[in-house]
Amino acid sequence: MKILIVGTGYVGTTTALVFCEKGHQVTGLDVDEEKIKKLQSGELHFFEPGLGELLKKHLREGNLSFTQDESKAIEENDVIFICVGTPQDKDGSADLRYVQKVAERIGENLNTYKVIVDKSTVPVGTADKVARWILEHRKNAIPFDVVSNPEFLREGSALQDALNPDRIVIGYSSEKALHSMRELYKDFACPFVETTPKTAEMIKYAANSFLALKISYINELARLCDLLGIKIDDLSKGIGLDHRIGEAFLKAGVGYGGSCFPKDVSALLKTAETNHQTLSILEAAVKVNQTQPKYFVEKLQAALGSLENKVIAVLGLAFKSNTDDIRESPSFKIIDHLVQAGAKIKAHDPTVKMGSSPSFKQVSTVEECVSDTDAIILCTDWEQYKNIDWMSVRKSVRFPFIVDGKNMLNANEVKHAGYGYYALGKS
Ligand SMILES: NC(=O)c1ccc[n+]([C@@H]2O[C@H](COP(=O)([O-])OP(=O)(O)OC[C@H]3O[C@@H](n4cnc5c(N)ncnc54)[C@H](O)[C@@H]3O)[C@@H](O)[C@H]2O)c1
Ligand SMILES: O=c1ccn([C@@H]2O[C@H](COP(=O)(O)OP(=O)(O)O[C@H]3O[C@H](CO)[C@@H](O)[C@H](O)[C@H]3O)[C@@H](O)[C@H]2O)c(=O)[nH]1
Repeated sequence: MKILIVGTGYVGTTTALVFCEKGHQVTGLDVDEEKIKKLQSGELHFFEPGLGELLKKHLREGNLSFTQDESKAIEENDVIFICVGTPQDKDGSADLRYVQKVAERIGENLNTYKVIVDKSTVPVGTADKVARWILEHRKNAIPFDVVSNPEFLREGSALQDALNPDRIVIGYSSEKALHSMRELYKDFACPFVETTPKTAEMIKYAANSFLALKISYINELARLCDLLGIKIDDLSKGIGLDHRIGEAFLKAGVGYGGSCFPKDVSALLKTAETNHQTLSILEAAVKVNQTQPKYFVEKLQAALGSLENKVIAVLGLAFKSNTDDIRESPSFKIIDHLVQAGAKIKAHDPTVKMGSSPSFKQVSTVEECVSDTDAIILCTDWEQYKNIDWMSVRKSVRFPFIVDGKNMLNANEVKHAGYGYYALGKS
């Protein structure tokens, strides 16, 4: 089967490479000329471990190509994966304008039976809307089917997640389309959930929201643990070893960010509101997450007094390690609070490159970042921050105080090197 991937961002590019690995012929299409040019020359336009090598391999082997020729790409392929962005709209719902545009172009160029697959994260009912948008633009009576096949990969481990998923969810409304999807995914050993499009759409939002809920639960508990002198990591382990709870997503810290959890939780809350239903537990998770960055800034204020004209080293700008994605990164929420309190920021990140402003400067080494600063706040769990020689950089630091927003440093080592140290629930 010939596959077209529309949207060559994190998800589209990963999906394209995974299907190439499984022996399919894949074309990637994007409206962004620069991205397509880079991909055609074997260069990724974002940072994601493992994808670069596969990109070069499949371009060389000839089973992968990239194009901007929309009509030709749609006409020549049998299965079309929609992988465009679905960002948060002003009212909190998912903005479907990019999905709609793609559906309309598919309608205009429909020349043979095709399966249209929604891989983008889209609200309940979108498969029906995609079918309607295609129908409204179709110039003939050629049939098509729309399938919902949400993606569960994480940035930073996208390739491994997509090659070895926990499950594949297929929301279908025709046996013919289901047969095509089974054929496409025949080399995947995981369980399949074959269900209605609406259920598939809801599974995606419910999964992300549940994970966000777990993080907010542990973060709020960690604040109580701070007061009670209880170690949050031991608590997470103690409850997580109960297989009914599970250890994953119980790591306390600066709160969840990224291109998915914040917007997807918001979109699910909007769906509930539109249907006159309350999801109070999810509303509480959002509230905890929104106040989490400030909680860390308050710890800095407690140690330093006023932050006016203090220079704060921020280690990590990406929303998590192994990505260059800064969408909804907690680092910037912390930076906003710090700047509002009059502080100046010196920041470091291994992959993210930002411009400077009067209150924000980025430097290229950790040593440079922490030198002449009044405190250090660690916001992203980059492996290299675990190996900082705190003793040797100590002499260049003006006031030795570290706030560990990812609970990842060895408290004894840091204290032994002469620093004051705060990490959530680590007293
Ligand atoms: N990033 C993740 O980890 C992740 C994981 C699972 C699901 N998702 C979901 O997958 C979708 C894509 O996410 P992403 O992070 O890859 O987004 P992204 O912003 O990285 O990429 C989207 C791409 O679509 C392109 N595009 C927009 N309109 C287009 C059009 N009309 N035709 C062709 N290309 C077009 C953009 O130029 C961009 O390159 C979203 O719905 C997201 O919620 C993301
Ligand atoms: O115990 C934890 C786990 C994660 N996080 C934070 O949660 C956010 C999201 O992390 P993660 O889920 O690892 O990254 P994403 O790439 O955003 O992946 C999520 O969002 C994707 C997009 O929908 C889904 O496909 C994935 O299944 C889902 O994990 C990040 O800010 C993490 O630092 C924590 O604070 N504590």
